[in-house]
Amino acid sequence: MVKILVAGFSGSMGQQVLQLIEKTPEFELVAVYAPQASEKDRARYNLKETVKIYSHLEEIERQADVWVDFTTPTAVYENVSFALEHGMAPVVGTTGLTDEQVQTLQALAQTKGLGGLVAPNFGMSAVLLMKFAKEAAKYFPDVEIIEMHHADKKDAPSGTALSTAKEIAKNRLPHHQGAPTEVETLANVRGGDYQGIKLHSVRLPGYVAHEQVLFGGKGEALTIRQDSFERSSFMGGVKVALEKVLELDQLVVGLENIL
Ligand SMILES: NC(=O)C1=CN([C@@H]2O[C@H](COP(=O)(O)OP(=O)(O)OC[C@H]3O[C@@H](n4cnc5c(N)ncnc54)[C@H](OP(=O)(O)O)[C@@H]3O)[C@@H](O)[C@H]2O)C=CC1
Ligand SMILES: O=C(O)C1=N[C@H](C(=O)O)C[C@H](O)C1
Repeated sequence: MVKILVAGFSGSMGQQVLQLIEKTPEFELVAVYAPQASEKDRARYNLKETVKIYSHLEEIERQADVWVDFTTPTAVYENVSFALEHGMAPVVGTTGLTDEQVQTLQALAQTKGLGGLVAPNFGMSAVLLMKFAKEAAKYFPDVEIIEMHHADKKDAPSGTALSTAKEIAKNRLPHHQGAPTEVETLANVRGGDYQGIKLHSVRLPGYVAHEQVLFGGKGEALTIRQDSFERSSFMGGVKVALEKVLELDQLVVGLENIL
């Protein structure tokens, strides 16, 4: 039995994770955490009497083996540090960790003898998009990324878009794209820039999570697109992570590295 704490249980993703745990006999929900949480949430979210409800990080006691994190970019580093310090293996979907923070957490995991997973996207379509985009970048060095998300999303660019850019950059020499004399007559209209790769973030009601990678070549173009139409699309990846995380001996980055 994998004993699990869900941080961010009241959010869109946290609720999906609770459903996944409920229908998986090998998983047991032992605690939940969110800053606004209260005992009223037990009835509201149909939590069993055995589930501990926490609203303050420092009050959390170690009942769980695994800490699932779908919270906010501002909280995730402190949360995952806490989890590791208290002997819980983290499965992290929250975006916003910097490369330096991930390295620090990896060192902490090693010190504590724990494994874990940080995945910018638990959806198979996004994992494959990143793999294909990295491959395509060998042949198409001119590329732009457009990510489209629901209007409630707090961070931009999406963690997936940033990870896509980082993967592409491994196979592409940094260079300026577009005319050298290009001028923006409207501020930031060319988008964000990661090593010369332009990223564009769209936020609209009705959308969930979508990404297009546009490659342009001489007289041709390649477009790779993925769509998460429902948040249930992430749960296959979360399930694999929860099944495997206690076997890991390091903090792994990317779902593809445990499949
Ligand atoms: N890796 C992946 O595949 C995916 C990753 N994500 C990422 O997961 C994260 C959460 O997304 P989503 O569920 O849509 O967000 P929501 O806004 O719906 O939920 C956020 C949750 O975090 C809690 N929270 C807010 N502030 C803190 C804090 N300081 N410490 C701990 N918990 C906090 C909220 O609790 P309260 O209500 O009490 O404020 C709520 O339960 C985002 O970073 C998103 O990008 C999303 C989808 C897929
Ligand atoms: O906030 C979201 O919704 C999502 N966040 C992740 C990201 O920032 O890449 C994963 C997915 O895109 C959904």
